[in-house]
Amino acid sequence: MTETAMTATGLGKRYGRKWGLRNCSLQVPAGRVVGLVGPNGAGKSTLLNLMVGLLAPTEGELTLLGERVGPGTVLDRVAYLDQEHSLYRNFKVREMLKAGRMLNKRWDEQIALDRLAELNIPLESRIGGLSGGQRAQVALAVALAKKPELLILDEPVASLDPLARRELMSVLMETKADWDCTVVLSSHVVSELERLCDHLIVLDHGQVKLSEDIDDLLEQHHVLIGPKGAAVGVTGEIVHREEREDRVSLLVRGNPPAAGSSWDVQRVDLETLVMHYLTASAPQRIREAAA
Ligand SMILES: Nc1ncnc2c1ncn2[C@@H]1O[C@H](COP(=O)(O)OP(=O)(O)OP(=O)(O)O)[C@@H](O)[C@H]1O
Repeated sequence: MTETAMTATGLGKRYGRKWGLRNCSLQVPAGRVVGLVGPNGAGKSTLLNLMVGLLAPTEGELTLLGERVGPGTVLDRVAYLDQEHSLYRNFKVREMLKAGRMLNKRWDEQIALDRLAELNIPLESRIGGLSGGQRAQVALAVALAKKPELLILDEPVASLDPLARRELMSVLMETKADWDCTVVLSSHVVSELERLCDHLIVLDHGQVKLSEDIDDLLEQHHVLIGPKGAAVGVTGEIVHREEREDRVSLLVRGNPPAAGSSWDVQRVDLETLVMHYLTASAPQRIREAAA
């Protein structure tokens, strides 16, 4: 397996006069489970479509698993599950497997058969007659039978009820536990990704705001709450600042201030961190003596 699953360099996609994604540069190590988040119109689907060759970049470069994206190249090693779960509703489950077998060189039908048996999904069922959750599971089984080194899922749980969401997420977690691949999945809901992902990409207005391992992000960020005007006492960046009466709350990237300072130091959860990055203008380097 290559060490880097994905490298984007100055990647951009323009639709007419509007950029859907711009100046996107990032690197994702292989083996990670990557959460791709951002508000509506942030550029998530654009990035995923560039990754699976459904769109061509207007500028920049994209390399997956060490190869430039293009027909007959790395795409044989990539499986993609879109929001509609890429299934033909008139097909039976058995026919979906046959289509997969005919279209994929690396196809391993037993992987799909085992998963479908575990989930009690009969091969003779028509796709259109299955529940949304079952359809998602069939699509995932088909994707896994391709033995992908990179599995890409565009909002896989968006159309599912809470139970089906939980089931699909747990199948994904099991899969990852015994599967040596990189997974990239997009979502609007950060809390849903926290348990599953170990790397996070945050997009906003077509720009990359963050692309880092989640453990590093959580370790390096702190919320400081203290009196307005107090010296911050850390080197790093103020990502977000909020004032309430005579108190100020800062999201800071850097080491926390020494014990005994006037700041109450709190850990930050992933959802709060992402929200602050999305609402913040560019982070300010801490230069000032006082907050
Ligand atoms: N085919 C298209 N033609 C014109 N503009 C487009 C097209 N596809 C996307 N865009 C624009 O590009 C930007 C990024 O869209 P994209 O669908 O990638 O965002 P997203 O993060 O996936 O959004 P959502 O969460 O709503 O699915 C948006 O401003 C969108 O309007």
